[in-house]
Amino acid sequence: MADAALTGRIARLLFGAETATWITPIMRRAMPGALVVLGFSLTAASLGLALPMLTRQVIDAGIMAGDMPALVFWALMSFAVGLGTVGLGMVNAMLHLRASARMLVDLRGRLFRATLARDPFLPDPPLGEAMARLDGDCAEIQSFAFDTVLVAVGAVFRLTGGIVLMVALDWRMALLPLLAAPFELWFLSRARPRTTRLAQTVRQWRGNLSSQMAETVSSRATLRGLNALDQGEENFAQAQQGQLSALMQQRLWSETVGAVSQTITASLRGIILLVGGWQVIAGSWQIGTLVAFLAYAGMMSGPLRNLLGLYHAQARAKVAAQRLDGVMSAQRMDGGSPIPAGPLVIDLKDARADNALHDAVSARFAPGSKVLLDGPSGIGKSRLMAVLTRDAPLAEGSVKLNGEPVSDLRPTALTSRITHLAQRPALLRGRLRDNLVLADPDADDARLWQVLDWADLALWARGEKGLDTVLTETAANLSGGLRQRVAIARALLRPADVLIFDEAFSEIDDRACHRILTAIDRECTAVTRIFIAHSGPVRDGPFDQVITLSASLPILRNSRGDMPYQREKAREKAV
Ligand SMILES: Nc1ncnc2c1ncn2[C@@H]1O[C@H](COP(=O)(O)OP(=O)(O)OP(=O)(O)O)[C@@H](O)[C@H]1O
Repeated sequence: MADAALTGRIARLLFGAETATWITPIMRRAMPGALVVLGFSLTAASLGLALPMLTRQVIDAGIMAGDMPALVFWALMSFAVGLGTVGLGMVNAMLHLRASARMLVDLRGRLFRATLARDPFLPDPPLGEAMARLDGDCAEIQSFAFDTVLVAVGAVFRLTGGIVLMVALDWRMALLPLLAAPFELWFLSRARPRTTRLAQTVRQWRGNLSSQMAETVSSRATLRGLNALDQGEENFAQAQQGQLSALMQQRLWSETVGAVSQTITASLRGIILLVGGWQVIAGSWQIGTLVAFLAYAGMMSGPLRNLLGLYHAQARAKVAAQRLDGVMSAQRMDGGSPIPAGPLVIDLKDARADNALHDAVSARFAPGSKVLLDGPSGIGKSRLMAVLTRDAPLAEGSVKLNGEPVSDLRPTALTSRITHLAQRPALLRGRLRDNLVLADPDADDARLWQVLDWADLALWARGEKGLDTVLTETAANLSGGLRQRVAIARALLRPADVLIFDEAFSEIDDRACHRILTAIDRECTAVTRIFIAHSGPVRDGPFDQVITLSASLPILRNSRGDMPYQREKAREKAV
């Protein structure tokens, strides 16, 4: 419990309160690995600190005293300690990589889950932007969270050790490095806001570039058809240029900040050389002491720079953390009550989904009924159906399942009973089997072949490699009609109470449509079947109910599916 509170405090200090709420458990899991790495690095640092003292012994007790056995002894000691430092460094590097990579896996896994669970009521960011956050921003804050503690503790240890040993050599000279610290701190705090601004710009450009890349590559066929590949390339080049110049500015700034620290260190070395050299000439210092003192002053510049650099690294990490806060806070928890028992009855009362254009609609879908949901293109049919699975919010009215408002019901409870075959269902890269079992992981081969048969796909699949037929990304190697039929087969695999076919047959030929519809009517009599279609055999019915969405105001939008009779109807309504 105590370590949880401590980790929470460290997380708040590093990233602020909002990020700490979700990153603390991740940092806690990473803590044991980090402590092992810390133990090793402190041991290596102790050995490193001993080296200048040993060099001093080699020079003063061996060379200057003309003592050969002492020279050999101290030289061998130096060599052994040097070797030990190298060995420890190697082991430590491997331990560090393992522990750090584990934390990255943990962090990215958490963010990936949050990305998948994004609230469907919120607008989606471009795909590339989501990927940039998962990839770049995660790596940024992981390396900061993991390395900060290590670097800070290691740096404090080396600084303290170095100062103690310098004081042991000459306490007055040891004051010199300390005098420079306030100036350095003042400069770094003045410089920090610019570091934050530049980090924001770099991260935004990274998101832009990824979005540009993802969108252009996925639409290359369309761009090719439009002879617009050059335009796609040009947009990409602009995004690259933007990212490049943002990175250059950031680098120039971090070099400038680093240069100020280095200039201070170089001045200190110069002063030590001058004053120390004068001490040697005056006979109050031995040459070995000066060499050791210089070595310590040099060794301290690293940790000092690390400590001060962390202050700016934190500014950059906070920018990434805020972008990830956006991902975490946008996720939707699977909260709500279960659907009341009994066959599923859907009640719409004066309902209209957000952004839909139709007049409010009231209807009741009885269990096992077959319904046609009709209306002109863009009026809000898909959105109304999306309300049933809490994928779209209601603008007005109510939608109830077995008497309970949908908004109070658990999303996974809804999707386990309602299958909404949306207009552009996704098929994933992999085998036909992999795509089907997404709907029911326990389905055996016989069941898979059964739904393939219902979706009029069995013959095609047998001609290919059966359930092992390979689908490329987005199933681009299948025809439009085949893609739709695979999606239908997958939807039929789910033991649903309600099946919504939203333009799910639009690319399938009429004869195949008839066969599939006959199979659905035969096999799913107990299932409520809701069809949305602008044309084709799907509209032939018979239906238990036809619900037509209409608007009192004219709908100016039009699309491929906007049939003449629908335009006519819309015109009538408008009059
Ligand atoms: N995810 C979304 N977020 C916000 N608005 C949306 C979303 N999807 C669609 N819309 C908007 O909601 C309105 C209704 O769209 P919807 O897809 O429900 O129409 P539709 O009647 O199914 O049309 P079509 O027959 O052309 O598919 C449109 O104005 C559309 O721009």
